[in-house]
Amino acid sequence: MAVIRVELAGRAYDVRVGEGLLADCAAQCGALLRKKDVPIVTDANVSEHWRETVTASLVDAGYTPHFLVLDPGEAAKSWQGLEGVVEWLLGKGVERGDHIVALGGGVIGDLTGFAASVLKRGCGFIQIPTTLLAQVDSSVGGKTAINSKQGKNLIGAFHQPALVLADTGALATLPRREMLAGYAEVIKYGILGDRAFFDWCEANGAKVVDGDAEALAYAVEQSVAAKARIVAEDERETTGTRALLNLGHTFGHALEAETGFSSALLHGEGVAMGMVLAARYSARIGNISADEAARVTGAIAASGLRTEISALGLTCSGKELAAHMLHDKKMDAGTLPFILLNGIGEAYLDKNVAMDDIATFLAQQLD
Ligand SMILES: NC(=O)c1ccc[n+]([C@@H]2O[C@H](COP(=O)([O-])OP(=O)(O)OC[C@H]3O[C@@H](n4cnc5c(N)ncnc54)[C@H](O)[C@@H]3O)[C@@H](O)[C@H]2O)c1
Ligand SMILES: O=C(O)C(=O)C[C@@H](O)[C@H](O)[C@H](O)COP(=O)(O)O
Ligand SMILES: [Zn+2]
Repeated sequence: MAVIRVELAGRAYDVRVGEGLLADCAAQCGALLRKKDVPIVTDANVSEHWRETVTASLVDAGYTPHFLVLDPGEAAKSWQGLEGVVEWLLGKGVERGDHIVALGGGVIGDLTGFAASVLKRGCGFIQIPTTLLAQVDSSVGGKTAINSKQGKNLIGAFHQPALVLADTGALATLPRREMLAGYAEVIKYGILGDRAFFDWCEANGAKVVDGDAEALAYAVEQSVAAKARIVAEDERETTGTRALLNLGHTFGHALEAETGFSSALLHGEGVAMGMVLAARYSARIGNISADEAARVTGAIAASGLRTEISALGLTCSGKELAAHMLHDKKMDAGTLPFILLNGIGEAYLDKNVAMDDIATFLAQQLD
């Protein structure tokens, strides 16, 4: 097992990465579970595959798990979804000093984490991520949120978990499409800040997506270490460092909004296309060569992820797609900073991007 510490003053925590952590979850959580009854929020797919394993570990250790099983999918990240989780937790008598368990992908983690942040003005929670995306990204760093009709993650809080248990063995039951979506956030770390990791991804991406144990462990550990470093430096996205984790997301969230936050386009799929757009836009304004943008596109395509927004069959204009971006949380005094590239592994925050030009660029890409 690898242990990566997220060094945050007063609320530092471990991210443990390894196989078999679900079967050992009671011992791993230890004193964080201070009562016999353990509230666990999950979804139906995760419950089908992993509920028994988690239950056995907890029951053997003398606990009684209580599961709230939600319908899978992004729609759970809504006011209604939040109300359901919060009322259920209140009904279970959860106290501030208790820890709720989020067992699932990024949807369950974001929703449960947000519920924990508002429950009795904030109670504890433990992330047990079961998708590649959640293990490499969403379970770490404390961004929690639900979506609004106006856009992605617009209602939320920074609320750090007390512990993250990333059992790479849990990925054995994850559908290939979800592995691919998670891989987008893996290669993101290379593209934004680590050229050597990008090169490794180019050579080993297929192994990661195929579930090769060694490659997976390396990809998860490197990704978590990168995220932990960035979060420790800029927990609340105030200095510009953490904003780099948003590479591909301004474009990606707009695509998710345009496709109705539906299974038509998964978050990671939107991010993959968004990173291609960020690379091409960086080439358009002369930061990088067309060859470098093509290299980013090629590495993403080689894993099996789609790269072309023209294939999405969207009927909107470039201007309409760009309009979604005006809800982005990075908006500052009417200006939207973009995460662009000065090279592969060299992302930066550009505050001088003209939205008219983005709309023109998107119109070309949609064609
Ligand atoms: N908070 C953050 O920092 C952060 C970072 C990245 C993404 N996100 C958010 O995460 C969400 C996407 O997360 P996701 O990709 O994990 O999606 P998800 O939570 O919807 O999970 C994907 C699918 O996999 C299923 N599943 C989960 N684990 C499984 C397993 N082990 N075996 C079989 N099926 C399993 C789920 O039921 C679901 O159908 C988005 O809402 C995105 O905005 C948040
Ligand atoms: O942790 C971060 O910071 C990220 O930006 C990680 C992203 O992968 C993630 O999708 C995040 O939820 C997007 O942040 P948002 O602030 O644009 O909602
Ligand atoms: Zn993301």
